[in-house]
Amino acid sequence: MVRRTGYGRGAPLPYPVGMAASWSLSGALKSMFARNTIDADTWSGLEDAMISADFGPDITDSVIEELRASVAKYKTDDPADLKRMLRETLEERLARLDPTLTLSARPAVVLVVGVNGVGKTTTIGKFAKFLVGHGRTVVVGAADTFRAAAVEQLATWAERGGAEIVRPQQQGQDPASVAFQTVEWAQRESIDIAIIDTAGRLQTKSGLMDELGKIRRVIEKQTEIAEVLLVLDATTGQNGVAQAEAFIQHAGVTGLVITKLDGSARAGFVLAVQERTGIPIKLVGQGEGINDLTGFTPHVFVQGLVG
Ligand SMILES: Nc1nc2c(ncn2[C@@H]2O[C@H](COP(=O)(O)OP(=O)(O)OP(=O)(O)O)[C@@H](O)[C@H]2O)c(=O)[nH]1
Repeated sequence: MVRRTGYGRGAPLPYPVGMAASWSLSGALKSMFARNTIDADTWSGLEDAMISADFGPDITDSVIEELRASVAKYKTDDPADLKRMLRETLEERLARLDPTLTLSARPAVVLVVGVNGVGKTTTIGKFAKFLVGHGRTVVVGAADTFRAAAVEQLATWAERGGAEIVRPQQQGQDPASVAFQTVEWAQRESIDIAIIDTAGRLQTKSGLMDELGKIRRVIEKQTEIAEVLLVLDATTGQNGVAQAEAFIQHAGVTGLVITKLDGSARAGFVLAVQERTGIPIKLVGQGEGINDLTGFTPHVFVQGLVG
């Protein structure tokens, strides 16, 4: 059965955009751009702002090098030109990877992974609400079977988001079997999207990381997995890169979700993690409310960042 969804197969999802700017660099850059020339203070101010925002030294150096070359090429000493060049450079780098979610399969199976407390369950609730609001049917699978509270938390978010839920039949049930039952339910009931919540796990626990491989293999016997989303907490900054690498190795991650950007001064992490992992950011969480999730739009993000 083909459901009408309001937008075409494979088309980018029309997420609402509009980033709050608590993580913006514009305050740090204000005095720099208010001056009437570009000089040594300008460059050191920019470097300080980028390092404080957790772009990391490599990206900071290469962005500044690129900007110095542009300033020399266009023979400008106008800070307004530098500001525009900074926006263009960051946007061009962020736009190198495609942030489009692939959700055209029926059902489209989305596996959500990450360490403890990064915001997986909250993100699933927000994402379900968004999808349901766009005419999709959604089932969530509670494959975090170790904690009864985790299942209840997901059930609450599923209800808020307007999604159905497949629960474990008993505590501690094999998470892969809950994932299997969720996909089976989606297939039988012609549900558009099955989102599987997994238990938070430290990237260093190899047994738990292997379990993710098992969940994947079990689902893949039923259908292709549309997306494996790794949720990363923006407030952890560069540590998130190490987390990402382990999950990419074990879980076949196809997209990143950056949460808690609202409480983070580390907006540079967004570019750092995407460049270091080569995996696109697909969703951004900026608050605890059910509507606080947006797609990732480099242009909008950079406007908010640089001002
Ligand atoms: N400020 C803010 N808080 C968030 C955001 N996303 C999640 N949170 C909060 O982060 C906390 C943990 O969120 P959960 O969704 O329970 O995280 P989890 O990854 O499912 O946790 P485990 O199941 O224990 O691994 C909650 O207090 C959420 O309200 C966000 O974008 N911004």
